[in-house]
Amino acid sequence: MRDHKIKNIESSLLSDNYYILKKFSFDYLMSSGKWVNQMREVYDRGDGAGILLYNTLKKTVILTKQFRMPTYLNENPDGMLVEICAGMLDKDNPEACVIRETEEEVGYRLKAVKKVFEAYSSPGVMTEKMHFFIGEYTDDMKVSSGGGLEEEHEDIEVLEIPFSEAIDMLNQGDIHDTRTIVLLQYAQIHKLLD
Ligand SMILES: Nc1nc2c(ncn2[C@@H]2O[C@H](COP(=O)(O)OP(=O)(O)O[C@H]3O[C@H](CO)[C@@H](O)[C@H](O)[C@@H]3O)[C@@H](O)[C@H]2O)c(=O)[nH]1
Ligand SMILES: [Mg+2]
Repeated sequence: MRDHKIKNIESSLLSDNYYILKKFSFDYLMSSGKWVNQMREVYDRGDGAGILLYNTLKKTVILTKQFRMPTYLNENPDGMLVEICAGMLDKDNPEACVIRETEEEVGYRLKAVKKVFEAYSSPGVMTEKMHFFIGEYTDDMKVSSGGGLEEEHEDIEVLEIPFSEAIDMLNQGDIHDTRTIVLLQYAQIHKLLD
């Protein structure tokens, strides 16, 4: 049963300024058998999808680099973060989302992508579920220089680097985005670029 441990769920809106932040109160049945009242703030900004782009001929991957304000506020000196290509689903399904984001952010028009798993981004605070993909790219799929949408003030640097260099960065602790770490490790485990 879905909710046998939870009852009396109430919510109030704290902010709908851009996305939705709500405060939830609910009664939760502890494993001890005692009901306790809990309060949690939950941020809902929809779901997301991301993709590791790799080229088996050149043994390269494409990553992005962009300013991320929340990281700037938490010990990332210049706020710049190396990440997989990713975006929010909007009204798309996850596959359409990664294909669209790949063209917008890095300028490649993909033919096929493969979903590898889905996972909650930050389960204590956000509803967001992230859909993870891998996708092969070749030079002839390039249709623009990418960089993101001007109207959304996206300013994305496209990094096409040898897979071995990406793994060196990972091992040296220079990649600070969980989604990027898991997909690079997926590529290693599944020997996508051996
Ligand atoms: N004005 C305003 N604009 C915002 C705000 N938050 C996001 N945006 C706009 O929404 C765009 C979202 O771009 P996407 O490429 O769709 O998403 P993303 O920021 O790359 O997010 C991806 O990575 C996140 C993790 O860092 C994921 O959380 C997310 O699901 C997705 O995969 C941003 O460029 C920005 O213009 C906000 O609070 N205010
Ligand atoms: Mg993005």
